[in-house]
Amino acid sequence: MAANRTGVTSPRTPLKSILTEKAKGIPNDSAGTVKAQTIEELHSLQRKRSAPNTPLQGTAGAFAKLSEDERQRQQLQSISASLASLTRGTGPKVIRGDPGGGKYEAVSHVAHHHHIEAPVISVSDSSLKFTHVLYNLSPGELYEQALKYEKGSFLTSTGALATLSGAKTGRSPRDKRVVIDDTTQDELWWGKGSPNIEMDEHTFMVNRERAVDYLNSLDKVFVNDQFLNWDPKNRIKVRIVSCRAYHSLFMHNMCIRPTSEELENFGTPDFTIYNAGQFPCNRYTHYMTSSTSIDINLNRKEMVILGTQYAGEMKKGLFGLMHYLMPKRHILSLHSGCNMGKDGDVALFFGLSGTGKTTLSTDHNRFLIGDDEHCWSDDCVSNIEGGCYAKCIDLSKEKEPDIWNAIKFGTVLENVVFDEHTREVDYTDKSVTENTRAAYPIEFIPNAKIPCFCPHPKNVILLACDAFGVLPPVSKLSLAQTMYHFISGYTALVAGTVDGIKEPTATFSACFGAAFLMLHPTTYAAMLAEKMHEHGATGWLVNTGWCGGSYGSGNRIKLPYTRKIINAIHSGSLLKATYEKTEVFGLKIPSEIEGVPQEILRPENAWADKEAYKNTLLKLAGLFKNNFETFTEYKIGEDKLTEEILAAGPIF
Ligand SMILES: Nc1ncnc2c1ncn2[C@@H]1O[C@H](COP(=O)(O)OP(=O)(O)O)[C@@H](O)[C@H]1O
Ligand SMILES: C=C(OP(=O)(O)O)C(=O)O
Ligand SMILES: [Ca+2]
Ligand SMILES: [Mn+2]
Repeated sequence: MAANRTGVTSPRTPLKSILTEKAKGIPNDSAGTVKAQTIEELHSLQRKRSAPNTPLQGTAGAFAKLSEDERQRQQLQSISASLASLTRGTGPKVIRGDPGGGKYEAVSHVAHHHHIEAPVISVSDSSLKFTHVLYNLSPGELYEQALKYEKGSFLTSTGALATLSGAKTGRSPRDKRVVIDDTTQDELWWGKGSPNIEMDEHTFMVNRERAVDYLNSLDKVFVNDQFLNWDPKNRIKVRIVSCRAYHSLFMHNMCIRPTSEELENFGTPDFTIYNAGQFPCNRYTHYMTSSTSIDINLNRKEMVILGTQYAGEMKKGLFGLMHYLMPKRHILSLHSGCNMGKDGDVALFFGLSGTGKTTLSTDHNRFLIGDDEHCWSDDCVSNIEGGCYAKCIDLSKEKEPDIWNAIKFGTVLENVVFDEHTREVDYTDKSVTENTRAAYPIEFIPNAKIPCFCPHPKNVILLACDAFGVLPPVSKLSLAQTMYHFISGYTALVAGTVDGIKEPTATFSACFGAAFLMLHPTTYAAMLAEKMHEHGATGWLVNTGWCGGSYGSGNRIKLPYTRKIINAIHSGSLLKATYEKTEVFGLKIPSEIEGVPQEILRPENAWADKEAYKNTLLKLAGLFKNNFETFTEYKIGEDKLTEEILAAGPIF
């Protein structure tokens, strides 16, 4: 087609025909226009009503014949009963949904029967209003709630939700209280070394009332009904009432997510958390040590959180509950990671916070069972949780690709720092805290084994982060040595995990998690000894801390070396190595491990100053001996085992 002077091609297609004729291949307007007549109508088209989350054809007996509305009404009644103040005799009027809009079903007041005889006040401001309940929201809905209403919530470049936990960025063990009553005063571990600081029932009720009143005074609360423990025979129903979308999403990720059928007859929870963490406790209340209080009442099956928004308090409070309930069922609860090889060999990774449970249990060549909390029953090892809570300080794609890739839509990032424009997270930045965290559903790890339970362990690996740098990178333990080190629970608390810890500090934490134990450590140790003996498991001590010198002069052992050591344990090749005994601790160390520099396997070889090494070794041995004093009067299983265990400690 020739171009004329004006450079326009001719013959020109008359404009009219373009406007009227259907252009080839492009749908005409009628296909590209919405049917709505108003913007409100358009918006209403966008979200279709969810399928009933308790399907009418539900199989569960009692609920099968109930209508969806009746089921929802019963669910709301249960929530109202949970939120009942104990002085006003009724639970609040609860309705589902965001006060920002949408249809609600009101529910009548719920009369409830309370233990405490207290003056019944007929009406209050919080009983006059409705309490809006956002029930088991999806991650998408929770993102919207957080981004819309919670300052400090942001979307990161990989789609995770970045949040701030406020003033507290770690656990507050000094402010944890456990109610002492006729039952618990004899059953629980109290006194020297115990993490359980007592509080009486009345003071618990003071704080419970404060938390419930705070929650009921808000426009809306989040309620999660979920489970703990993948072992179907020992599943625990938990209800978490919280006031932050970030807390609801955190527990959505960290507890087991019920299917709609399982939710159908959820009924009354076995345990309820009232998280009013944004609101301080009254520091003049009896037993309080600050404006933070984390209170557990095992008899009422309730936990109250005031004055801290660190999400880990909920996770660890439930862990404490399992440390109480499971041993009653002869099930051993463990502060451990767990994974399983392709041919079914199972490893447990015990360790205190920051020692490597999450990092080392997340292994591309093995199935992940869980990263932190497990139960060992007569039938299996099962994960207590539905997700992982990884430290993400200095996290890199190269070092930990699976954890890196799990940080995507649905993951909660706690207290991380990111570029304000690109929203890329800088995991090396500790401006908010060293204890930055990622909480994600376990299925975000590609080779997670769902459901999360597996056969009995072949290897029990004790992770010690040795700030003194004198423990060998790996040593094979006798059963008595395994018990000795399990009860000792030596490690160096990594800065930041616990409020107020700034430098790695040598510490002893029984069962590698004393902070969460409810019963005396020897109870758990005796069960561990029995199970390891019964199932022929081998004990190992792995130092994920320093070698070649103490913190400050030596270096932290490289993660790739630790992974090679762990792989040698999994493959069974380390069992075939030749061993030498070290002086003082009498630890059996292998002469060589493929891919690991031989000179680091024997600690003194890695120290330039042999004198300094020997003095440091004896100093640590002394710390072990002093710590173990508190256990010598306890029996662990048969008497014989106790003497053997004492003999398994350092000799100097
Ligand atoms: N040799 C090592 N072995 C294990 N972890 C290491 C090692 N060196 C550094 N780390 C780091 O230590 C941290 C361990 O944290 P994590 O696995 O979450 O501990 P835990 O689950 O026991 O609380 C991770 O940030 C990991 O990258
Ligand atoms: C979150 C905690 O556990 P870990 O660091 O072992 O994951 C904690 O100890 O508070
Ligand atoms: Ca962990
Ligand atoms: Mn832990």
